[in-house]
Amino acid sequence: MMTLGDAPVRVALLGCGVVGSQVARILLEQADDLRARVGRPLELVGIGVRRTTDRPGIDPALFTTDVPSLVAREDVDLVIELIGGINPARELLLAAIQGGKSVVTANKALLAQHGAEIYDAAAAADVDVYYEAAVAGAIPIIRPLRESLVGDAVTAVKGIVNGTTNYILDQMHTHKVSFSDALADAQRLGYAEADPTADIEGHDAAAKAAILASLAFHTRVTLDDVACEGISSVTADDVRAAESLRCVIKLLAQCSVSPDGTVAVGVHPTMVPLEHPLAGIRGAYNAVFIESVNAGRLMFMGPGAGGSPTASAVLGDVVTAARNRVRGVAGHGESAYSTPGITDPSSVVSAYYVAMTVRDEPGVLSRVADAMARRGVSIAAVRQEQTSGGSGARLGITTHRAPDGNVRAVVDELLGGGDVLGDVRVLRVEGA
Ligand SMILES: NC(=O)C1=CN([C@@H]2O[C@H](COP(=O)(O)OP(=O)(O)OC[C@H]3O[C@@H](n4cnc5c(N)ncnc54)[C@H](OP(=O)(O)O)[C@@H]3O)[C@@H](O)[C@H]2O)C=CC1
Ligand SMILES: N[C@@H](CC=O)C(=O)O
Repeated sequence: MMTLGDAPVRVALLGCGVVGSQVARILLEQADDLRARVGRPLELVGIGVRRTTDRPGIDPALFTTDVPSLVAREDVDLVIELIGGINPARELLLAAIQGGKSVVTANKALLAQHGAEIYDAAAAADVDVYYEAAVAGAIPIIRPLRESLVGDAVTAVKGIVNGTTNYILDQMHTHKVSFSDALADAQRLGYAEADPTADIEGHDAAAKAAILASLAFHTRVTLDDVACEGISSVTADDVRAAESLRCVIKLLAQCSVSPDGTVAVGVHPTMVPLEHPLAGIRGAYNAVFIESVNAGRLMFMGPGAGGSPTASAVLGDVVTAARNRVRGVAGHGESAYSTPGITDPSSVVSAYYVAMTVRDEPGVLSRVADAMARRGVSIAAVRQEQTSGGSGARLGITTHRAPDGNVRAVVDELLGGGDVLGDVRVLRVEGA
């Protein structure tokens, strides 16, 4: 990579929505401080968008809808991609890299599916790829895994990595707001993805889990490797049941090394006991635990979504990449040398809460308990719960830790018998 001499570092911004508009604001408002930190001015030379409508505080002459030409400009040193989605973001990032530009992105969907292609292209072109904002918004979590802990052996990463779903679940618990109203609020506040299906079906958290697991275990985990369950089926009844067990429901991402050395990566709505530190993570905040052999247990917490917090993480990357340009170096940080394989999701072990409406007759409970025992699922507690109308009795069973596949097999068996009337719910339960 060439050094820049005394020239400014010229930046092209792709996307000027919730995050991009805040990045543009900071680049313009904090230009003097950023110049002092980089050692050269950061000059915003163009902004690629779909529609060149007026955006307050930004020179209209900067906007273009011809994004490929902006990326191809010879005088651009650094491209910030805040469009989201796969294409055209992937094509634009690859074109930028092949043109010798360093890139910064917040695009977890893209990195979880095409990360290897992008990192390899950047290494070949000797340019930087930074993506701190792609996981957990403002929280520094990529750099700790990629740099600070790279001399340790990480054994697990787990936590809340999606602000929208944490906001929705928190609103359902704390203010008894309906799922759809809470989602509409999260969209209005700029937390949700352009298509919020990615949030509520767990795909956004799964993409982040794939990125975290790849860095933590020095391997390549993609979105398809992640066992993924969202929160769209979580009901007010589930929330009440969790509360009666002194828990809250959180969407947890879990990445760990299994006893056979493979890597387990999953995203599931999970009952978290009130005394657990993750239970107190409110609104659109995120929190991530990292466990490593030498450092022990670390916790990172902060705003996980929203324009300004995410822009903070983007600007951190921009300054780092710009400093590297000034020095004529690139920091290639992905050491994907390990190929442990992915754990079969059915063998992942957890405690569970299984609720079902059953016939209100003698002998039913002992038949349910027998079915569980035959599959090695041991019962920790049974409660008879309120039915939300209709006939039958509602059982809420908390199990000891058991393989996911065994619990699912019991449920299938019970559904095939005559005792269960329906409305079966299965949720993981986190240890306190
Ligand atoms: N919102 C958040 O809290 C967070 C978002 N992210 C990530 O940041 C990225 C941006 O998210 P966000 O700002 O919320 O998204 P928005 O939908 O608010 O903004 C997207 C921007 O990209 C532009 N754009 C979309 N498609 C094209 C296209 N084909 N060509 C040119 N420009 C296009 C849009 O243009 P126009 O304005 O003309 O429509 C808009 O300016 C995503 O990858 C997201 O996952 C990461 C962390 C948090
Ligand atoms: N939609 C995402 C935005 C940040 O990554 C979320 O809600 O966490």
